[in-house]
Amino acid sequence: MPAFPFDNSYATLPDRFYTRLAPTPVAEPELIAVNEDLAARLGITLGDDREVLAQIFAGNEVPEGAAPLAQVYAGHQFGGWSPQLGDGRAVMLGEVVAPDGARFDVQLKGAGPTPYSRNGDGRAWLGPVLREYIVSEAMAAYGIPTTRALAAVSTGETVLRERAYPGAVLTRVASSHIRVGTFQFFAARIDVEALQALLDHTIARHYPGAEGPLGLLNGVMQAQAELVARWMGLGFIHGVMNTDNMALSGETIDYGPCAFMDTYEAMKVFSSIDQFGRYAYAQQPQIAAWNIAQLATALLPLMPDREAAIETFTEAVNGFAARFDAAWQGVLSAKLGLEGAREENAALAFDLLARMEQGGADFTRSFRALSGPEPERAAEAWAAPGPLAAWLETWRARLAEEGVSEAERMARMQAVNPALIPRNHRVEEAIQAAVGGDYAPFHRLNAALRDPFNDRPEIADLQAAPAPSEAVTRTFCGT
Ligand SMILES: Nc1ncnc2c1ncn2[C@@H]1O[C@H](COP(=O)(O)OP(=O)(O)OP(=O)(O)O)[C@@H](O)[C@H]1O
Repeated sequence: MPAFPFDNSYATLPDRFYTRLAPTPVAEPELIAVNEDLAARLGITLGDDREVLAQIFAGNEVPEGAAPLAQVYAGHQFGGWSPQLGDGRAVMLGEVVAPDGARFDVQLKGAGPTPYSRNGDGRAWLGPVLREYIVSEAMAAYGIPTTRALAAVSTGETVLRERAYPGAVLTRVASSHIRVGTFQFFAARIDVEALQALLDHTIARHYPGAEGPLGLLNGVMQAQAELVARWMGLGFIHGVMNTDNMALSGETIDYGPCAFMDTYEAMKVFSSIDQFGRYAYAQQPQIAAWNIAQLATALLPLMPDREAAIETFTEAVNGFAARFDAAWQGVLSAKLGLEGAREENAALAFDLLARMEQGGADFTRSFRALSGPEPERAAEAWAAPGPLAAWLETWRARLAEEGVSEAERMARMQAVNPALIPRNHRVEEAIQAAVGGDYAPFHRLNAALRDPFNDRPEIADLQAAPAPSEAVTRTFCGT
């Protein structure tokens, strides 16, 4: 029998933080995938009965020690205030404490209606479940803070969206599901007691030692500055950075309309609902700062002297840009095999990015080519290769200045510039095949993404940039 090392702390918060309820059972659960490595890391014993696992990860059977609940939150969605959100289709089974003492939420996404479902059906279809599985696990393989995918099951039920699709449930693991929107929910009600409890809980869980609201704010700012810089280093566009999708833990959460860019374009947008490009690639740091400002506002009721706090918090939030710049400079330097968060290295990278944009360069392939033995040929695959010679010369000079040998340059760069990303057209292909009953492309893509920094001839097709006819330029929340 599967066994989970549950120890539920969120459930000890006052009951206005959640609604206790069990997942709604589904008709015919079948296990699509279970992440054995992650289960081992969490101290979960799976056993080898796939049918039992399907029952558990579909929500048909609640494992021993679970305290299932749906969390309440609020949030700004595309800048507009939604006072009442919450887990509308997710049920947290409980928290597990891993053998190393780390604490994680285990949540079923697509587990049926909750009091926060509004008009939704509480369900998910196969597409978004597989997308989140693939992309969140890829992020983990890159070493980026992220929620993880423990399992995916099909439900044997139909979910109605723009048409009928097979239903599915994702088991998501997160170091917590506390969002900026969780704080906003209680701040909007001026529920100071709840805010204080949430502050204490969040600090204990994620920022031990942080002092009060300002300590938390600074911790979250640093985590988000680093996170967004790391996303951008991979050409990742989150796509829906609403305040309910910003986790206090600093993990990437909600893989709805996200995408990795193929061709580099600073203002690239994939999400079909992001009409005005609010969440475009290069907008992400500004949006993170905006979200942080909402967190600061939500923390204000905890401050005895409101006027003084507004001043302190404003100054702190204004510091986000410098935190981000430092993180971004570090990421860019590393991508070029250079050291440290140095402005001149970042300037060199900006120059390269401008040339890439003009040349219609594939983001991932270009950096990978620069990481190889013949960086001089990096621009050859660009749609409109411009002259790169002068740039290469300056770059080589910088490397020489830092005393980076050729072998060291390649080793460093190949460890941060991936050979493989979950390209949109490949993710779509895997989803389409799965809808038709063939999970092989999903499993192949997943397996390949476990080792994303090594070139292998057998995955050349997955590594390649899409031909113009293959490129997927739009993603849909398609919940
Ligand atoms: N099918 C659905 N039924 C009920 N509620 C839903 C459904 N889809 C989304 N929601 C709710 O709408 C809100 C916004 O949705 P969003 O797509 O950002 O979240 P999500 O992907 O469901 O969850 P998360 O942010 O936890 O990854 C959330 O409160 C979510 O629970």
